[in-house]
Amino acid sequence: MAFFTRQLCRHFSSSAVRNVVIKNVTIIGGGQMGAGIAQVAATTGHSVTLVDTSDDILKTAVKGIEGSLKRVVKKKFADKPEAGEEFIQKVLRNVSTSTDSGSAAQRSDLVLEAIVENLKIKQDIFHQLDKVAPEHTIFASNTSSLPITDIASTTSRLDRFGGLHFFNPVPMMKLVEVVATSATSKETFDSLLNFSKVLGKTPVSCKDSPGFIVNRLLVPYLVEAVRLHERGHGSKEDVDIAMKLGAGHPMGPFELADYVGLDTIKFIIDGWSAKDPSNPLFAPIEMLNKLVAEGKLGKKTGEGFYKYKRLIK
Ligand SMILES: CC(=O)CC(=O)SCCNC(=O)CCNC(=O)[C@H](O)C(C)(C)COP(=O)(O)OP(=O)(O)OC[C@H]1O[C@@H](n2cnc3c(N)ncnc32)[C@H](O)[C@@H]1OP(=O)(O)O
Ligand SMILES: NC(=O)C1=CN([C@@H]2O[C@H](COP(=O)(O)OP(=O)(O)OC[C@H]3O[C@@H](n4cnc5c(N)ncnc54)[C@H](O)[C@@H]3O)[C@@H](O)[C@H]2O)C=CC1
Repeated sequence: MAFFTRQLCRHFSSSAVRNVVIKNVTIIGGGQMGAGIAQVAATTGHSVTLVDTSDDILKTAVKGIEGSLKRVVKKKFADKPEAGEEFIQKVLRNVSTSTDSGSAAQRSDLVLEAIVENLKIKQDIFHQLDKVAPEHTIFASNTSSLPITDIASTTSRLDRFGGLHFFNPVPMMKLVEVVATSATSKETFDSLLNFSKVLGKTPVSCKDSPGFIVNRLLVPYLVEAVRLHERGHGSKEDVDIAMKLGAGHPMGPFELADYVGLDTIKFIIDGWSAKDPSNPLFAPIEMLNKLVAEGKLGKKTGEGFYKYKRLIK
């Protein structure tokens, strides 16, 4: 009987979070991805709190959102610059910033994390937020490669935890991978799926397997291009041209690796290598390791495989 009552309570507690309509969103991490997700969520009428570790970083993030919105309105409001400016201001009013993730989470239907690709740091954040976020709040991670199950393991809301994996640049890329663990409830999964659609994205459903769909195929390809170049079988420029003109890719692999961030690529490959050291796809890549050690992380730092004019994210 006690078992039955426990099951009943569980049923009621999960039905309490049924059909969460996501309106208030906290995004932890105001880097390339967090700022992009904040922009898209704010554009679609959500109330967004963007959280990072300092006000300076948050100021840069909001400037980046404004810059990206300007690119969007340039075409959309080509003949009506005033309406374009009004649109930008309206979207920006939906974005607030904070360095206090706890108080932001207290007002949220969804807490979406987009911080550095490090399991321990992600686990610590969610462990803290789990204590203060409302019962109904869904937690999600934008991780590129870490198991959602492992990130969720420091919380007590395994049924309200999933993966929501966006692509860079978020305002342009239409895909979202929605990831369910074995503990994610159907209600949570449906809420995340619906949220992705409301953002104007096309969701695909993924298992909690390494790299989900896109990165499991894309990241080995990116590092294989570096290995090919290391073997002296093609210059970076020629490899990039070849993949753009010969395979129809919008960016070559060196351009794309710089765009994603070489630190992120290295975190992904090192993480997979630690779990599956004999897999040659995940073997260390000397050139990548050297660039990351030198702080040349790609477009975001002004240099990676190529040099860039320093840009606001
Ligand atoms: C690592 C992970 O976990 C997962 C990942 O994200 S993997 C990376 C996935 N991303 C990709 O593969 C990106 C591949 N690249 C591309 O699709 C394209 O190069 C691109 C969309 C980034 C840029 O397109 P492009 O034609 O090369 O350059 P560009 O002319 O500057 O931009 C095209 C349009 O996009 C817009 N745009 C590009 N970036 C933008 C941004 N951040 N915000 C707003 N608009 C943007 C431009 O304003 C331009 O708009 P118009 O055509 O209306 O003028
Ligand atoms: N770069 C890419 O193309 C993609 C990255 N991702 C994933 O998204 C996540 C973020 O990646 P990026 O935005 O590229 O990284 P980034 O380096 O541009 O930004 C990370 C941000 O998180 C902040 N941060 C770090 N620790 C924090 C903490 N404890 N609290 C609050 N903020 C904190 C940093 O200050 C920084 O602004 C990673 O998990 C990455 O794997 C997913 C899809 C694409």
